[in-house]
Amino acid sequence: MKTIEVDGIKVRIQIWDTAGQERYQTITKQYYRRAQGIFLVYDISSERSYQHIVKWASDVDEYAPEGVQKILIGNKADEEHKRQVPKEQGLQLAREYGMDFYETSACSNLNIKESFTRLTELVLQAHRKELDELRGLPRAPTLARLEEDESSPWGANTPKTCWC
Ligand SMILES: Nc1nc2c(ncn2[C@@H]2O[C@H](COP(=O)(O)OP(=O)(O)OP(=O)(O)O)[C@@H](O)[C@H]2O)c(=O)[nH]1
Repeated sequence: MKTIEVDGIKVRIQIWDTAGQERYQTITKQYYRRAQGIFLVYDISSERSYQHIVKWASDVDEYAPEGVQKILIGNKADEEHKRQVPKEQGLQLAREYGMDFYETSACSNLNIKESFTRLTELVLQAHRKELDELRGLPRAPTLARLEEDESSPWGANTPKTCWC
């Protein structure tokens, strides 16, 4: 659990780290079900891990709820000397999937806060209606009620008087 502040709103996020190994796949798929945001992470020093993203992305498509927000991450950016995946290649894949992309390093703390903040932002944007309610903006039902009043036999501009 972590609390972060996005656009002046304190958001408590619950973070799950799925196991990458094949033998845990059955359990991993259960994680997707209630996810609102997902990081697809590869290791920039492993071309193989990059190739696996296609499989992760297809699992996400299959098991995660519609509208789940996704970001592509190339981790271990501190290991430049071992790099096998050029940054441009990560960007390219992210573009194909329509995702944001970050290179991060859990070791040197590169882009960790930024990527979590961005994913949280995307999730909040996807739940804008609930967010507006939190901020106290007028809700859709209020508008619906106003429209109803406008089509009332007394017309839209009739002052709202008390009939009792
Ligand atoms: N240099 C470097 N090493 C990292 C970084 N992030 C993780 N590691 C190392 O990579 C190894 C694997 O890290 P994990 O966090 O277990 O990776 P994982 O993808 O969760 O692994 P699974 O649980 O098997 O799916 C560990 O030795 C970490 O210390 C990083 O940003 N830079």
